[in-house]
Amino acid sequence: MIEGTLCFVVDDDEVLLIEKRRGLGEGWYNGPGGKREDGETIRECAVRETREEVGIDVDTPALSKAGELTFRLDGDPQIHCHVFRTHRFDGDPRPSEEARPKWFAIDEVPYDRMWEDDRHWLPGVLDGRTVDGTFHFEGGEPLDEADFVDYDIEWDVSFDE
Ligand SMILES: Nc1[nH]c(=O)nc2c1ncn2[C@H]1C[C@H](O)[C@@H](COP(=O)(O)OP(=O)(O)OP(=O)(O)O)O1
Repeated sequence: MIEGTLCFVVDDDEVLLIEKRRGLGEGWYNGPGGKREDGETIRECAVRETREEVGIDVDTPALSKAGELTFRLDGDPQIHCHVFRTHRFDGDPRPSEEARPKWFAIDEVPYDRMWEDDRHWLPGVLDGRTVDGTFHFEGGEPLDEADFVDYDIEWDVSFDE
C-alpha cells in the first residue's frame, strides 16, 4: 500500500490549498502532499512535498498530526494517508508544475471541487480535531475516477507518532 501525506497550513482563518495540476486528483483542490519516498519519515515527506509543491517551509516539529486516512478501492487498501496541520511556515506560496496554491477562508473551502470524501473529515481537522477514517471507493482504477460509496470515521483519536 502507498504511504502518503497531506499538509494543511492554516493562517488565521484561512487554509492553503493547492489546485493539483497532475497525478491523482488532477484539477481538484487538496492540501499539499504526496507519496513517501524510501528512507524518509512521514513528517519528512510532508515537509518535502509542501516545499516542492508550493515553495514554503513548514516547521517539522510544529506539524500536528491530525489524521490517518485509508482509501480503499474495490475492497483493497490503496493509500494510507497521514494528515498534518500547522500554523507555522516560512515563505510565500508560489505555483509549481504540480500545483497552484490558493488561500481559502475556512468557511469557504470548495468541497464541490475536492475529493468527495474530504467534506466528511476536513472540516473537523480544520477545527483542530483528530480523525481516523476509512473511505471506500468502487469501480476500478484510477481511484479518482471510481465512485465514493461509503466511509467509517472515528474522531478525537490519538496517534503514536
Ligand atoms: N480520496 C482522497 N482524498 C484526499 O483528500 N486526498 C487523496 C485521496 N486519495 C489520494 N489523495 C491524495 C493523498 C496524497 O497526497 C496524494 C497521492 O496522490 P499521487 O499519488 O498523485 O501523489 P503525488 O503525485 O502528489 O505524489 P508524488 O508523485 O509523490 O509527488 O493524493
